[in-house]
Amino acid sequence: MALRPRLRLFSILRPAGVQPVRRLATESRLTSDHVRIVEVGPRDGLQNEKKSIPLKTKLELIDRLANTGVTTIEAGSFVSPKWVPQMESTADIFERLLQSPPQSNHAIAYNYLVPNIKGMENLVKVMGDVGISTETLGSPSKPATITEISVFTAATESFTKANTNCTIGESLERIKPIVELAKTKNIRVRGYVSVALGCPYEGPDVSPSKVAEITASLLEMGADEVSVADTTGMGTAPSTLKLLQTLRAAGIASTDIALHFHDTYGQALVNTIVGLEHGIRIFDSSVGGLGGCPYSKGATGNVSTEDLVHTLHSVGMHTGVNLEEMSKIGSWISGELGRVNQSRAGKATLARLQG
Ligand SMILES: CC(C)(COP(=O)([O-])OP(=O)([O-])OC[C@H]1O[C@@H](n2cnc3c(N)ncnc32)[C@H](O)[C@@H]1OP(=O)([O-])[O-])[C@@H](O)C(=O)NCCC(=O)NCCSC(=O)C[C@@](C)(O)CC(=O)[O-]
Repeated sequence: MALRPRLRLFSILRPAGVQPVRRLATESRLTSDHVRIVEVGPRDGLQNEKKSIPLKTKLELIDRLANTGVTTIEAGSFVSPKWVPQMESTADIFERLLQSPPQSNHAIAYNYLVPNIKGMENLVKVMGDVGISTETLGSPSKPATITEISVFTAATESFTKANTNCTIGESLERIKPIVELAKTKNIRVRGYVSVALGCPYEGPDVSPSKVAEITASLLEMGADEVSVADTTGMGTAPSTLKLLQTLRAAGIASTDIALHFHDTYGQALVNTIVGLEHGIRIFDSSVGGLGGCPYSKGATGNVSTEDLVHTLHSVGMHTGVNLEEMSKIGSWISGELGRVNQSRAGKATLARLQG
């Protein structure tokens, strides 16, 4: 279905010369006017908060998000606590979500970031300890709870070194056994390519061909989708379009791609529209615009889920997400963290509700 009103913002740029790769995981998962939102607040949003956040608050955040209509929630990260102390409670969160998932009237996938095989083994150990498989069977009264993981790398060597202490090539080698183990457990895998539209060390001119090459490698390894991330928020409408065209020219289907925008320069929603026009139907966001990046000076959080939902609905897309509920959560969690609520649509929605 065409967007309403039909938006044709930019002329077609000439795609970069990337060799087409084998297309994998290409089945169409979404109808053309349905967008799946990946709520990353409990992981990407909280991971850089300096003050330790109580487990109770993290669980309450996840429980409340589970009742907004979102179908994928990033719940935590099996990383080294020396690198990301805020994510230390992830095993407890995973255990709680396996044993007593939030009440919800639809299936929800809970996603965990995994940087290396040690993280994956830790996740598998929790599953063994709890004795519950990664997918509880759904029924009308108890919809399925699904476990997913995300593996991550980046499009520049400097960022990869800062974030994971290795080269891009080494990071891809690290990812292979993680994906293999995940597949033996029937766990769906998401890949991330960070700094796809700008790097804090190497500037805005990140090679789209390099992003395409890494995305293709992740899909070839068995990733079910790849989230292409504008970590610094440097992406613009033309650079987003050029990147998407390069991915397409490389044989990568739009159904295999998610877009992950940070809103540092206020371009996330414009870039979202470019993505929509290009057939992307999976977008990442965080409630209240939580987040930041320790390696990217001045970086703000992800685009807020409330702003994203408002924009998507305004162009006739369906998300299944209740904007009013999401706005209440954005206000609540911002208060809990002592942060300013970054969502304009969230604040406006609440003001309207309060009359
Ligand atoms: C990959 C490493 C571990 C390499 O870090 P390293 O220091 O090279 O690794 P190491 O193997 O030498 O391990 C160092 C210590 O960490 C332990 N360790 C090692 N692995 C684990 C683990 N999984 N869980 C628990 N502990 C672990 C390990 O046992 C050892 O402990 P010690 O012997 O010193 O006591 C490190 O660089 C790391 O954890 N990096 C992750 C950083 C991170 O999480 N960044 C944020 C996520 S990416 C992101 O946010 C971007 C994204 C996805 O949102 C998209 C976007 O917007 O761009």
